[in-house]
Amino acid sequence: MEAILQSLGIMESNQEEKDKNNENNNIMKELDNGSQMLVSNFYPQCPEPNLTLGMHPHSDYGFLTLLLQDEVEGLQIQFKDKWVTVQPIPNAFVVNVGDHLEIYSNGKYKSVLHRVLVNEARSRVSVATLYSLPFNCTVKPSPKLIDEANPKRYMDTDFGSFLAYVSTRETKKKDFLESRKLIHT
Ligand SMILES: O=C(O)CCC(=O)C(=O)O
Ligand SMILES: [Fe+2]
Repeated sequence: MEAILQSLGIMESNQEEKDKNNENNNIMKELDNGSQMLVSNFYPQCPEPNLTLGMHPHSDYGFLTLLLQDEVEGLQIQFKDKWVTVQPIPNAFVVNVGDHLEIYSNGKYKSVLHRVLVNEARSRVSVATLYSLPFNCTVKPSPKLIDEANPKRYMDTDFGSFLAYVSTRETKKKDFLESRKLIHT
């Protein structure tokens, strides 16, 4: 997260400057005490994999997802309107950008749309951990990234609004994020 904040130009790489800067301290403190959701997925082998999906296209709730997949292929991300398989690399995590980072960065980082295919020959297991602010915090675009040339692109968002959304609609694609957009491009 520090590297991401530096890349957005809202956190200094130098410790003295970091200490001076309150917004960085706040967001890093909030993330230190943040929420973590762990999701374990088991995809049984499927005799007709072309007829179904292991998981529908979606983007993840949170800032970052660390995902551990086993050696069986299945995860795909959408890149330039095509589905691209994320090849499993032994002992490596996949790091996905989630909706909250897209909101916080005011759209500079894009949350990644992904889906999971099933496999005819083998079952597959993955473990995803979604990291974000504490559940009672509001996620909003960083004030440092908003000015006349870059208006605020997303509504303030909290866990309540997410729960209200998922309880009324089936989550597919980046629907929740779409519902928080102030500017549609
Ligand atoms: O099984 C996978 O590789 C991805 C799982 C996933 O996208 C999720 O749990 O949100
Ligand atoms: Fe996911």
